[in-house]
Amino acid sequence: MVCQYKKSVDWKDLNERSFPSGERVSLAALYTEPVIIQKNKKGSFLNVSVEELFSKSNLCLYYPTIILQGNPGSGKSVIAQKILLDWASEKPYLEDFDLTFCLRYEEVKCISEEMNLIELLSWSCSLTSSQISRMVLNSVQRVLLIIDGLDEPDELRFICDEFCISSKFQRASPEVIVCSLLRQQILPRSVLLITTRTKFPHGMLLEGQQRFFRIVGFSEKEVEEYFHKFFQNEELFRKVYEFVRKNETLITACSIPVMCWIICMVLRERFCEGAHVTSGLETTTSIYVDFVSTLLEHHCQGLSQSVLTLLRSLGQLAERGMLEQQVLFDEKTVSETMSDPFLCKRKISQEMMFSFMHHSFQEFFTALYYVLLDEEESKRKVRELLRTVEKGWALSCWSDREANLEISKSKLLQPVILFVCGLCKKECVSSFFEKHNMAVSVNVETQLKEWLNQCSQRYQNEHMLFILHCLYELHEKSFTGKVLEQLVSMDLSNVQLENAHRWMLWFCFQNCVNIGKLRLSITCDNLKILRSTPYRCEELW
Ligand SMILES: Nc1ncnc2c1ncn2[C@@H]1O[C@H](COP(=O)(O)OP(=O)(O)OP(=O)(O)O)[C@@H](O)[C@H]1O
Repeated sequence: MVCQYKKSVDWKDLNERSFPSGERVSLAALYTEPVIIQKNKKGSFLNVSVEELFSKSNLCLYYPTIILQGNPGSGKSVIAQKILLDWASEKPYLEDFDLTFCLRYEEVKCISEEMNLIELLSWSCSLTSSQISRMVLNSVQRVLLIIDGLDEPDELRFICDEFCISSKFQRASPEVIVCSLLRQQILPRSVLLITTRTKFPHGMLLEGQQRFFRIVGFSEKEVEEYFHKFFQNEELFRKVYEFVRKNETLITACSIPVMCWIICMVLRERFCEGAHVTSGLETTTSIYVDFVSTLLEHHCQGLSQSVLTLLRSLGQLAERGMLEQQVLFDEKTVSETMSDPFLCKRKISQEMMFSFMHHSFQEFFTALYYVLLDEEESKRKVRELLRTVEKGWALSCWSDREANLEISKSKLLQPVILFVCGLCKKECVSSFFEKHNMAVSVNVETQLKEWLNQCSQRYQNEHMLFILHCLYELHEKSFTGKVLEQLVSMDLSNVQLENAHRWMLWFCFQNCVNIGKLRLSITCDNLKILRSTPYRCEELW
């Protein structure tokens, strides 16, 4: 039975990648190991491989709980799936485990009915409850349980404080089951691997020893390896890679695996068409716009509806999901035209579900929806968005359940603001709108600028990087200089610098402001792991 289960595990669980032309490329062929780091006792960082996540120290007979943290798009779900696959193909580093399961938390959250652990595991894989029950009941079995995407562990803390179950046959909501697994009240002999966006609050939920790792993304070496796999043709690969290597903005953006994929797709089209290769790829939004535009060109030739109608329907779906914290949609909600190529099919417990290619596309389509609405509605939606995000910022030092809900809502919606800013930039979108025959004028620019200005005075902390990134997307030069000056006087050593911000900072220094004597000292540990420049901002002067 275990053999049958092993055979059923494959990369298809994660989305295949399709080129605009319709060709498909499997993630297995593109898989490139990212940089993973671990802090050692002396406080410096070690690079570790995926296999080394499971290395046992001589002193420790048992595996500690493994926590793998990384920013959005850094490749946590891909690693989780890779480990499941390595187990299924009997790689020696996982030979201690008789069984491995992977629970994707975003899928778990969609389950409305109560169930027991066995049913939950069966829901996440191809086995029936009775098959799992027979395997898991065998108590000598050592189980590796991967919980992927536990992005808001605080959410669970409140549930855990109230409920927990102690039997694998006891029915409860899936969240309660996950809590009980984290607390090792059920399957106490299992080894847990948790992936999360958040720096895990130490000891909040977990029992026993824990080991923390962080996925940093791709270094330049891995970007090159990825490009090689992606382009297949040696000549094309050399041409494109050499071009990207010389462009600091693009090569830095490629350190985020999801961006690396998007940039490869965009450049593949541009190089094949012999078009001007870099123009208009300066901001995060412009790269997404280019990508979506390419897909539209290839897939929407014979559409029965206009591109505007299609984008509005996709945007509406994206927005509803964002507000309800939902990333999976059922077949009833998704019309056929919306599906390919913008949504991915995912078979979950016999049911066909859909999701955006990556969360960042759901954020992008939400922002696009806001700017495609008529003026009044657009302003109203953006006002509400800014209010919700700011409310979360203002509550960040509160820790009750209600505040926590607001904070997680705010975190989820924050990237939408960034995309709305980017979509206000005329040069970025006007050619996109023209190309697809859409007459749209974006009119929320002033509203955004006012908000950013107020926030830059109110929030003297890590939100400054986000504000700066928004200004950069808006291309607001004079303003950017002021915010940068404020940043200079701040201590950012404890701010977790996201790759995306790092990229934008570099670009700001280069292009947007006259940096003069400004000196920004960002001592972010993981900067040293990747290339020394441009990440070490001190070295710019
Ligand atoms: N190791 C890798 N090799 C090749 N491609 C990768 C790798 N990691 C990530 N990618 C690309 O980036 C995309 C996003 O990765 P993934 O979903 O694993 O990120 P994540 O860290 O789980 O993001 P989120 O926190 O937003 O869910 C993948 O669909 C894939 O295209």
